Amino acid sequence: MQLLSNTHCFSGEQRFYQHDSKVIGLPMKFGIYLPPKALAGERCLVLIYLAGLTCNEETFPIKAHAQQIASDLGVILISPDTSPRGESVAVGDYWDIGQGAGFYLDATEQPWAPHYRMESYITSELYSLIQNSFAVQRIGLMGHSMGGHGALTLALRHPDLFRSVSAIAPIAAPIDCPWGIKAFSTYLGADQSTWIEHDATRLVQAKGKLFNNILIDQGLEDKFLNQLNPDLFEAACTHVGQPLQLRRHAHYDHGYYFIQSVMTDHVIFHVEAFV
Ligand SMILES: N[C@@H](CCC(=O)N[C@@H](CSC=O)C(=O)NCC(=O)O)C(=O)O
Repeated sequence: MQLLSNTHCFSGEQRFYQHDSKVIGLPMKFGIYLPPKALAGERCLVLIYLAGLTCNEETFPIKAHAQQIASDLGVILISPDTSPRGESVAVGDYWDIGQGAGFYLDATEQPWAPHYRMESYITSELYSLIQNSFAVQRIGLMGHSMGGHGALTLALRHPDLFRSVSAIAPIAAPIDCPWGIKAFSTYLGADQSTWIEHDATRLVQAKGKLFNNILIDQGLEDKFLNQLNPDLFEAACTHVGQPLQLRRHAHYDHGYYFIQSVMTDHVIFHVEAFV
C-alpha cells in the first residue's frame, strides 16, 4: 500500500492510499478516515461507504461530512473508488456506464470482464487488506445511489462479512429501472436469470430476514426517484419479515447536502446495531 496523502481532521487522520489490486488487475485508490481511537491502537467499527455514479474515492471524504461523528464515536470510514480506471480500461458511452460506474458486480461480458470486478474487489481484496492493516472490530456497509445498490446487494449476498447495512437513495430494484437494465445487460449480458442475483429487491425476497434492521433514507425531491424504487424494496422486506426503516424526507434531493443531513444517523445506526 502506498500512502498518497495524510491530513489531520477532527483529531484523527484522513488518508488516501493506492495499492496494486490483483482482482482488478490495476492500481486502485481508497480513502480511509482513522479516528483518534484507531490511532491509539484500539479496535474500531469499520464502515465502508460505496459511492454513486461519477464518484471516486474522494467524493465521500470531501462531501459527506462524516468525519466528525466518526471521530466522536471511534469509527473508521473507508471510501473505495467506484470502478477500475485507466487508459487500458473500457469506457462507456455515457456517465452511467464504464469508468465511475462499476455497479459493484463482477462483469462477465467483454470488454468489461477483465477489470470490472468490483464485487470481488470490495468483498475479498479490499476487505482483507483492511482487516490485515487496521485494528478492525467488525465491518458494516453503507452507500448512496449506485453505491446504495452496492451496499444492499453486497450485504445481502455476503451477510457473513457485513454485520450491518444502510443506504441513502439506493437503486433498490435495478431490474426495474433504466440505469439497472443498462448496467446489467452491459456487464452481465442478456440472460436475465443472472440479474436477479444483483437486485436488492429480488435478493431480499429470496433470502428473507438476514439483518436485525436496515436503514434507508430517501429524499422526495430526488430527480432520480424513478431510478430508485424504494417502495418495491420496502414491499419485499415487508413480505419476508426483514425489518426496514425507510425514511422519506420532504424537500431533499439526490445530492450530498441530503447525504450530509442524514450521515450522523447512519453512523449511529451502525454503531448501535450491536450494542
Ligand atoms: N453527472 C451527472 C450527475 C451524476 C450524479 O448525480 N451522480 C450522483 C450519484 S447518481 C447514482 O449513482 C453523485 O453522487 N454525484 C456526486 C456529487 O457530488 O453529487 C449529471 O450530469 O446529471
